Amino acid sequence: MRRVLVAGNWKMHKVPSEARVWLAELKRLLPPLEAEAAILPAFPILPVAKEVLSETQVAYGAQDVSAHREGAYTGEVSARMLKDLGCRYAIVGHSERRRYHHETDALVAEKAKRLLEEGITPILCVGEPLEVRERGEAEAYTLRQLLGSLEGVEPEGPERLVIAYEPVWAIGTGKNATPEDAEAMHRAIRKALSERYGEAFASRVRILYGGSVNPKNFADLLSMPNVDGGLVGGASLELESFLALLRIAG
Ligand SMILES: O=C(CO)COP(=O)(O)O
Repeated sequence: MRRVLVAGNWKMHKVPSEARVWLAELKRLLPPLEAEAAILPAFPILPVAKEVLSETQVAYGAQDVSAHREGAYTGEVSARMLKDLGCRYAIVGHSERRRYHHETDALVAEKAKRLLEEGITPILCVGEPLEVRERGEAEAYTLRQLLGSLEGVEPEGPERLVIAYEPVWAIGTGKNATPEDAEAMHRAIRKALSERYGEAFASRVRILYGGSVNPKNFADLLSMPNVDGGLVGGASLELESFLALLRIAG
């Protein structure tokens, strides 16, 4: 009942001309899918994604959005701009934004609200750094981050919210969480969502796992009952491995 989502976070990789060739190839080679595929490239690639992916089953979206609606905010990109470019999704609260740009839970919540106002589904990232896991506080930390980032966030329905659990120590390190550890955290996240939004809502929210997902470990992660897809960095950059992930998702 929850449609699997495989979302490629391209981070600051590829230029628009490279992306155009890559996306056209994806369109050509795409197998029929029950799962949903999405590409989340850097802002300058979004017009290319709109051109190439419109009328395909591949969704696309952004990696961030401004907390402001409009105005004198040099360098910012609004949710309305993303809407105009046809974005279905946007990431908020990625650990790289939290770490390098000092984004707080309160700011992340504002960003999620701006997206929802425009009908864009936030992919809200949470997850603990290594020292927190080693202290045995991973769950408390992640749930605090989750609820703080959802303060005042009221999606119209469960399909309007996606959560991504991305343990910071697993990102770009080749060290993924075990399927069992991921499942335990996803279960805890769903329980917290259930207390926040009610059980019927929480049972339909997709919770993705992110952190060194690749074609070798994806099937085991996806076999867990509360893992509803992947937010994929490195393995989404090569067409072959992204297609392999889509085939595994089915
Ligand atoms: O940060 C991630 C996706 O948002 C994960 O990146 P990697 O898949 O490269 O570990």
